[in-house]
Amino acid sequence: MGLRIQDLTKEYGDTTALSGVSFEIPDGSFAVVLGESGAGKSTLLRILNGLTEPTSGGVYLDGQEITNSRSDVGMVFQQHNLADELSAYDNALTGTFNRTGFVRSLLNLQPVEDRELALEALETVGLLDEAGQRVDRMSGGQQQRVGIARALVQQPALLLADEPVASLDPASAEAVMTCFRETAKKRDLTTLASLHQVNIAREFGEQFIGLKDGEVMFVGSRSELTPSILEEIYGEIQTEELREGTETPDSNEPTQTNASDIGARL
Ligand SMILES: Nc1ncnc2c1ncn2[C@@H]1O[C@H](COP(=O)(O)OP(=O)(O)OP(=O)(O)O)[C@@H](O)[C@H]1O
Repeated sequence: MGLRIQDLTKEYGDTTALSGVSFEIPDGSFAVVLGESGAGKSTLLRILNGLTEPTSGGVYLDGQEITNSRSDVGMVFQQHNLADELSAYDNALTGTFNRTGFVRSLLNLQPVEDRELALEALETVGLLDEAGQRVDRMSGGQQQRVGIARALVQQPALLLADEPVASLDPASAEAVMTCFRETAKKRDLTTLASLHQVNIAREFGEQFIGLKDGEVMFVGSRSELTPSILEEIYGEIQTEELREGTETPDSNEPTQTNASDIGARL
C-alpha cells in the first residue's frame, strides 16, 4: 500500500510551510521531493519523522495512521549526525536506541540480534570490513553509508533522507545514491528523499513530488518530469539545458547546492 499523505498543513505563526499537501507513494518505491529553498521539503520530512507536529492532516503507512511514535521511520541526515569518536559498528548500533533504551545502549547491553542487525546493515552498505573503523577517519561518502546503515538497524517501514548527498562531491554523491537505492530495493523499503541536485534526482528517483510554496504542484514518474515541469517547480529559468533537459552533468563540476541555479544542475 505504501505511504499516503493526506491534506497535510503546517503553519508556523503567519507562515504556511505546507498547505493541503496530499500524495501517495507506492510500496517499495524510491521517491524524491523537489522544490526551491523554502518550498516545504524539510517540514514535510520532519512531520513524517515525528520531529514536527502538523497543524492538520494525516500520514498513513500501509493504511495505518502514524502519529507520535515514529520508530518505524528511519532517517538519513545531510550531515550524518554520527558520533565521530565511535566506530562504524557502534554508530550503526545506535539505530537500536528506541528499542534498547538509552541506558542499556550506554552500557553496551544490546541484544545479540541487534548486534547482528548492525553487522548485516554494514554489510548491506558495503562497509563490513570497515566496521571497527572510527567514523571520523572515514570519507564523507563512507560516513553517509554508515548513516544509512544506522537507519536500517531501526528496521524501518519507511526510509527518509533530507539532502543525503548535498555535502558530497559528485563522485561520492553518485556512489552513496547507488548504495542508497540498492539498499532500499534489497529491503523493499519505501523511500522518500529530498534532493537539491536535479540531475541526481532524475537519475535515482522513480516517483517525484514537486513542492512550490508549500503546495504540491507535481506528482509523477521520471518520464513525466519534463523540463517544463521543472521550470514550474523552480520558477522561470531560461537556460538551454533546462529546455533540452538531457544534458549530463560535467563530472568535474563542484557539487551544486544552490537551489536557484537549476541550469547548472541539469
Ligand atoms: N521552525 C520554523 N519556524 C518558522 N518558520 C519556519 C520554521 N521551519 C520552516 N519555516 C518556514 O517554512 C517554510 C518552509 O521551510 P522548509 O525548511 O520546510 O523549506 P525547504 O524546502 O526544506 O527549504 P530548504 O531547501 O532551504 O531547506 C519557509 O518559509 C521557512 O522559513
